[in-house]
Amino acid sequence: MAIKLSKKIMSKIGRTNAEFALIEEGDRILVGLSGGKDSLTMVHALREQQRRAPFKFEILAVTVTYGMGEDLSALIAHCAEHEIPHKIYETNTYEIAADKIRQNSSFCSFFSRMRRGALYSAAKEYGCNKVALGHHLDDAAESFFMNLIYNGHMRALAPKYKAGNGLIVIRPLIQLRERQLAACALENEMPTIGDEACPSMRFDVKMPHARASMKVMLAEMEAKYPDLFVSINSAFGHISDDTFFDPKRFSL
Ligand SMILES: Nc1ncnc2c1ncn2[C@@H]1O[C@H](COP(=O)(O)OP(=O)(O)OP(=O)(O)O)[C@@H](O)[C@H]1O
Repeated sequence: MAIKLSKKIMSKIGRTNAEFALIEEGDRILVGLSGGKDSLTMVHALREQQRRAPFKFEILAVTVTYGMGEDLSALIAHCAEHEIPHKIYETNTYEIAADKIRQNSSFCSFFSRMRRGALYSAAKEYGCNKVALGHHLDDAAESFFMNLIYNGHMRALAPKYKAGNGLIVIRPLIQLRERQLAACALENEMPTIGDEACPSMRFDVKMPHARASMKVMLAEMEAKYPDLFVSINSAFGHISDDTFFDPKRFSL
């Protein structure tokens, strides 16, 4: 079945791309493909951009495994059907994590750190200069409030940044709502894999408390202020540095 991405999704991605120069001529982009609704929509959107862009760039979808006997057959078949270059990058994260999981420590962040490391190694191995991640506006807002409330830090998720190893990380979906991506995956009958926040969810562990409560808080705020996310998106682009208390940001 041919995938159809709405004009709204493609134009938002196009605008983010233009604003932050996410994709440039000659790029070879590793697309982190977990198989969830976000990264699946992302890989199709990048394929579509590839067809439309007046310049050339390459994409390579990469799925990191954790050595948990994941069944990726539907994802592999989907990529083959849509002629998406796709590689599986095997790791033994689960084996290494086993001790941590028993001790009930922060295994979610452990999985996430290991996965990020694997994506960077894969990018180097496959000659990619950029890594695309499927974070969206809801992720950015949750991260912002998590940092504000739990860490006392004004921090969100950047559309583009340079990692310590020189790779450029891009987030093409960062101005899209999670519900738009979910609807797109559903309408196109994409073979999405699970939707848990991290693989450790499979061990009957509850979703990380902080993120879950941010989701609830934001949903309550949005019920009261329906344009909340329009404002958040705008606010993330209009920062009056010197109205805060950070001496490093003061110009006077
Ligand atoms: N196993 C994986 N292999 C490759 N990339 C991954 C993997 N897991 C996550 N990613 C990348 O990191 C991004 C953020 O991961 P996170 O776990 O926060 O999202 P997610 O809820 O799994 O998103 P998605 O709906 O795409 O699965 C994903 O959108 C994807 O680009």
